[in-house]
Amino acid sequence: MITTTLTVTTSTTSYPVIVGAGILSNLADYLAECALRGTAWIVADEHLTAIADQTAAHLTAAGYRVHTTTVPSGEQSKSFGELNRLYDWMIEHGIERRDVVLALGGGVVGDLAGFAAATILRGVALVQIPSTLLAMVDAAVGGKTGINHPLGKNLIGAFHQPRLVLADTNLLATLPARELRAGWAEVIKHGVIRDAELFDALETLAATQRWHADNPATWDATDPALTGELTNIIARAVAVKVDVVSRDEFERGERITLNYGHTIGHAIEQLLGYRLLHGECVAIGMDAAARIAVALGICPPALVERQRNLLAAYGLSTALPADLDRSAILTLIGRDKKVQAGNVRWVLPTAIGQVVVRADVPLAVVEAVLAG
Ligand SMILES: NC(=O)c1ccc[n+]([C@@H]2O[C@H](COP(=O)([O-])OP(=O)(O)OC[C@H]3O[C@@H](n4cnc5c(N)ncnc54)[C@H](O)[C@@H]3O)[C@@H](O)[C@H]2O)c1
Ligand SMILES: O=C(O)C(=O)C[C@@H](O)[C@H](O)[C@H](O)COP(=O)(O)O
Ligand SMILES: [Zn+2]
Repeated sequence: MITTTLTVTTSTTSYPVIVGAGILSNLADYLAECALRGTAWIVADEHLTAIADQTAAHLTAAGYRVHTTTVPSGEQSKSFGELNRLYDWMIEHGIERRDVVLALGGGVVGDLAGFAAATILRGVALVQIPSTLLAMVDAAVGGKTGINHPLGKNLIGAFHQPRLVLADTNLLATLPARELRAGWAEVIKHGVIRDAELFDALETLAATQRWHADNPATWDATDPALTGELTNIIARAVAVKVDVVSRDEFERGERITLNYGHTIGHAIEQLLGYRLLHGECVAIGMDAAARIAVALGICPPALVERQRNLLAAYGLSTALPADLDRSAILTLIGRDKKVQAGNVRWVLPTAIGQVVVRADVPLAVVEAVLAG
């Protein structure tokens, strides 16, 4: 079994992020290595009940007490209602401080169960077991947890670092193609913000034309060479997140760059009632941010084309939905978590692999970009 182990090391904690095919079958050993021996509380996405049952049986056989619950799939589960249900379940079944919450699912379950772990009994241990490409390269790492508020995305939450992240790439075999494509958006984001070689590798991979012909960015899981290449790319994309979080756990500086594409992306997600996926909205937001950078004269127009072509090669559209109310986007951008002293702080590319943060983008420039 080939695995890559990266380590997040911050001023407050250090934990392994392990990427590999089939590693979930060794979960009990990994937990023991991290000194996690309390009752395991598995919070699983409803589409992963079979994996949750197997995981529970594996941990029980290894001597763990286990409780399991499932969460309805979709962004609507990042809600007070679902959070309260988890609290009720944990309290009724007697959760203790030394226990561990295992979040088995995509970013929705990771954010929700992570926030429950951050707050129940003032915080218990958390293990992230991401099951989507997006969660493997991004959401499961770095400790941002939370839920949505009716007035905005991710507005209620906490930083709560996991003790372990296990990204078993075998779980991707059942992921729907649209979800896979949405995950590529955050992979490409990591290339644009910090890793030009990752961006090049993504271009090369797309050019090899080994995708399923009618389903871009999905591949034949029985092609071992391609699967190995993809695992390397996933590990490289995770490394960007690991590095950034290790230097800036609480988003006091550099971590804001991970928000590239999210200023407009989050606004679109919310305005469309989460009809488009997070990664799909981030792709649109990345294109808009790059066009803002071009309008400011800090980015070559060719970057917009290159980024657009790569996003398209991974099945991602960059067109703003026509029915979206542009002024409503501007209102929501004003509530972004990156706003400081009333100014939106934009993450803007200057070259592939490099971004800057600018708080002086004229409203007229944003309006022009949103207009088309
Ligand atoms: N905390 C962070 O740092 C961070 C980073 C990026 C995104 N996010 C959040 O993550 C969320 C998006 O996460 P996501 O893209 O993983 O979506 P998701 O969690 O909604 O999962 C996508 C869909 O795939 C299904 N699914 C998950 N794994 C599966 C599998 N292995 N096989 C079959 N079906 C499976 C789910 O049921 C769901 O329908 C958003 O809420 C976003 O805000 C958080
Ligand atoms: O980890 C981070 O930091 C990120 O910004 C990663 C993003 O991909 C992710 O969507 C995050 O949840 C956005 O954070 P928010 O603070 O803007 O809600
Ligand atoms: Zn994101």
